[in-house]
Amino acid sequence: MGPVLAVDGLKAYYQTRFFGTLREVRAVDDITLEVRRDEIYGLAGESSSGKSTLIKTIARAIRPPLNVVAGSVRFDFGGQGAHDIYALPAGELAATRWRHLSYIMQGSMNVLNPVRRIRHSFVDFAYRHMALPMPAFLRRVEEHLAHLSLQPAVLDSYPHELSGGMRQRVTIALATVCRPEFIIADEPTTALDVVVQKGVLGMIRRLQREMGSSVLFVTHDMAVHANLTDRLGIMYAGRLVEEAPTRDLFRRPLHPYTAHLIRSLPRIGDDAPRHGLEGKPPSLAAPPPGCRFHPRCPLAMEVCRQEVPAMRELAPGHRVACHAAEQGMLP
Ligand SMILES: Nc1ncnc2c1ncn2[C@@H]1O[C@H](COP(=O)(O)OP(=O)(O)OP(=O)(O)O)[C@@H](O)[C@H]1O
Repeated sequence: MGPVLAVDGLKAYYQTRFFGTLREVRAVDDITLEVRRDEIYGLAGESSSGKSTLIKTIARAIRPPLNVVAGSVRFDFGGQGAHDIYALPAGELAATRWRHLSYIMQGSMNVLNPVRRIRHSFVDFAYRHMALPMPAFLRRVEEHLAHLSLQPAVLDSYPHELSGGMRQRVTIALATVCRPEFIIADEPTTALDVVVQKGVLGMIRRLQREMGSSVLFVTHDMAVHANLTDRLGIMYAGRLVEEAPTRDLFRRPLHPYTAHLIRSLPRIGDDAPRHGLEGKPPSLAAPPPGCRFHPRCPLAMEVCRQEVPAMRELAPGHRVACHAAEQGMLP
């Protein structure tokens, strides 16, 4: 079977007009990647690198001024053929959400209606997909909650009555009750303290394994990726610059930016000072020519200032977009 998700040459820009002049923020600029069945694919990169824009575009959860200007996003949930999510009629798209494609967001309050009991959120999002009479549906929800060590009593609670960690567990229950094939998780643990975070990550991993689903997991936190994801893509300034099995990427990063991200991770017993990168990420309204990382790159050469490096597979399953890596220079 092919991949569940195939993104090809995707470009999504924020386009605004100011006195007749078009301004484009190229937040997703020519991204190609695949997410396979039964894997957790991580997406990393610093703030403003375009991670959220990419996943919103993948989920077709975009509105102006963000527009898709090129490329495609194809899902093949059941292995029966891929469909471009942008070609789906509205009714089919709605039938796909929660049932086949679900979303775990950073702020659980975005999903849970603050003025209604949790039960209503389950009914609103999941009931129509289950083809069960209401009592059987609610029993199924309770079983699913129990499986995730949540008391059925949470169904009678209002979101504000639950702790942040508990709310996030409820949103994960909501996102998984229909056993979707594909789950997008956008910084789901960023607002939580470390112990709660560990519990939530363990829950996502366990559910993913049990259901055999695919998860696209987005966070800037490389330590989380090291512990959770199977493969990892690194974004820089709207582009994917490296992708590999997570273990390979940590052992032997090929892109200088990835090497920097890994070096910045704190290590127990290592008191050596951490050196930040010089400079700032570029403006995505006027990115530098050539490789977008070249103004900050310790290995930058003339070619990097002129030519956009293509993504090339330099080791099995390990792709990188870097002129220096192509010439065998290790970061
Ligand atoms: N509505 C908008 N109009 C114009 N530009 C936008 C808009 N929303 C986001 N951007 C720009 O798009 C770029 C990518 O932002 P995005 O939120 O996707 O990055 P991110 O990697 O998810 O960052 P973070 O981790 O901080 O959420 C940024 O330069 C941001 O300023």
